[in-house]
Amino acid sequence: MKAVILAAGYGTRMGEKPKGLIKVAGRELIYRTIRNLIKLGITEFIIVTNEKYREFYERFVKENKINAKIIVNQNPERGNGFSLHVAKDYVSGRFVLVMSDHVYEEKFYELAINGEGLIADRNPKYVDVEEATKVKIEGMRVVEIGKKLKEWNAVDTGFFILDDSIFEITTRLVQEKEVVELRDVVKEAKLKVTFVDGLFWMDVDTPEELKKAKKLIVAHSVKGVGDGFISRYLNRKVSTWISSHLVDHVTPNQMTLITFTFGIISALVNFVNIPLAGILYQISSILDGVDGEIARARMQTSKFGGYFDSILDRYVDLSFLLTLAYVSLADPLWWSVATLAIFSSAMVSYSTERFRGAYCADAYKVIPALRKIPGKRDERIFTIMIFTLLGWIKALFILLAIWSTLRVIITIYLVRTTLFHES
Ligand SMILES: Nc1ccn([C@@H]2O[C@H](COP(=O)(O)OP(=O)(O)OP(=O)(O)O)[C@@H](O)[C@H]2O)c(=O)n1
Ligand SMILES: O=P([O-])([O-])O[C@@H]1[C@@H](O)[C@H](O)[C@@H](O)[C@H](O)[C@@H]1O
Ligand SMILES: [Mg+2]
Repeated sequence: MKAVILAAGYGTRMGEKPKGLIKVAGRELIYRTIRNLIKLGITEFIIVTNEKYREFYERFVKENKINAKIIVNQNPERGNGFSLHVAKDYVSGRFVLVMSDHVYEEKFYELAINGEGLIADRNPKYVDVEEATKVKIEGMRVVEIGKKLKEWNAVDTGFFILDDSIFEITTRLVQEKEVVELRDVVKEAKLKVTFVDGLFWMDVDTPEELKKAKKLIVAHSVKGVGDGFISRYLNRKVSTWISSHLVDHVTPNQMTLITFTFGIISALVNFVNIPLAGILYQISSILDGVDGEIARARMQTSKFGGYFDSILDRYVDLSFLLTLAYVSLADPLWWSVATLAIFSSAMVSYSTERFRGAYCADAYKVIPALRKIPGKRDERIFTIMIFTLLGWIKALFILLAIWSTLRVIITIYLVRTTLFHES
């Protein structure tokens, strides 16, 4: 299947810019759309632009090695329905039609691609409904469409699954009218509707919407699965705020190194001030979420990134507990407790990472019960901070030794019982 991307508008509300090429969270709007569609099997793109922006799109396509044909709407003043008409000879059968200035979350694409006609949202959470194109639907077909509709049941998402019979309608409309908007085509075709409700998607028309899109893209780049309690309710709130400020300037791997450095510094601060070290360690745990958020928001996730990050985390944890033990414990018996605490902390991660190696899957996805057991890194670090603030260092090492060891034992038990049928 091919996809037609309409990009012939002048982007006047954005200060005359080819909107599709504006970077949001480090990636062009149109790059995001194309990458998501490629993942779902779209192999060829038809980008309709205007004469003024043609060379920008040509350069973009070449630089990113995208299999796309750039075609020019010589009369963009005739509306975006006319831009669709210009693509007439370049597609056949079923195709995707999408605007160059919309962003959608991954899940949206997965559902929309199997739909038919206009993809409409009955529960638009992120667009300004006043400004949005609304549709009135009867019997799963559009009967009215417009920005000023009084009675409506859903919002036009700017995403369509059409077939080439639509060009019979555009051909007629361009003969009859000077300006043909997409909504004219939708209405005339009485397009079928598929609902994809309540997911993140939005239209980027103004600089304010651009800012909003950036924030929302970062907010939707949280991994989620495998996050502990502290991560979910505290760390992510702060890390997404940091990510939205850094996403345009820092690469994921740079961020991994920054976080690592910060973590090692927190460990060294144990020599000077233990409660302060605990606080810095907790901050490093918040920062630890940033690299992944930036990577997903910038569409730069890599296997290496995750691998590298998880190794550096182990060194930070080791350094922190080791320096803490060094400055607080003298007795060999206490050192044995500390050694068990340090080793088991690493084993918690090892037990889930090793699962990935053995079963080629994410332990938290395969064994949901694992998510409920406390003791993930974010929870351990937060607890460590609290105990350092209270000055309960010995109690901390006893707790960590028991808690982490138990968690490893429970992990093994759950893997064994959940995947018992496997050899
Ligand atoms: N004659 C036109 C007008 C718009 N579009 C495309 O249709 C989408 C939605 O249009 P809109 O948001 O109005 O974009 P612009 O016309 O570029 O913006 P503005 O109204 O601010 O000039 C955009 O991807 C735009 O490039 C198009 O292909 N042809
Ligand atoms: O005009 P505008 O508000 O920028 O954007 C409109 C969108 O609301 C709609 O989803 C799309 O199908 C329209 O053709 C047009 O893109
Ligand atoms: Mg728009």
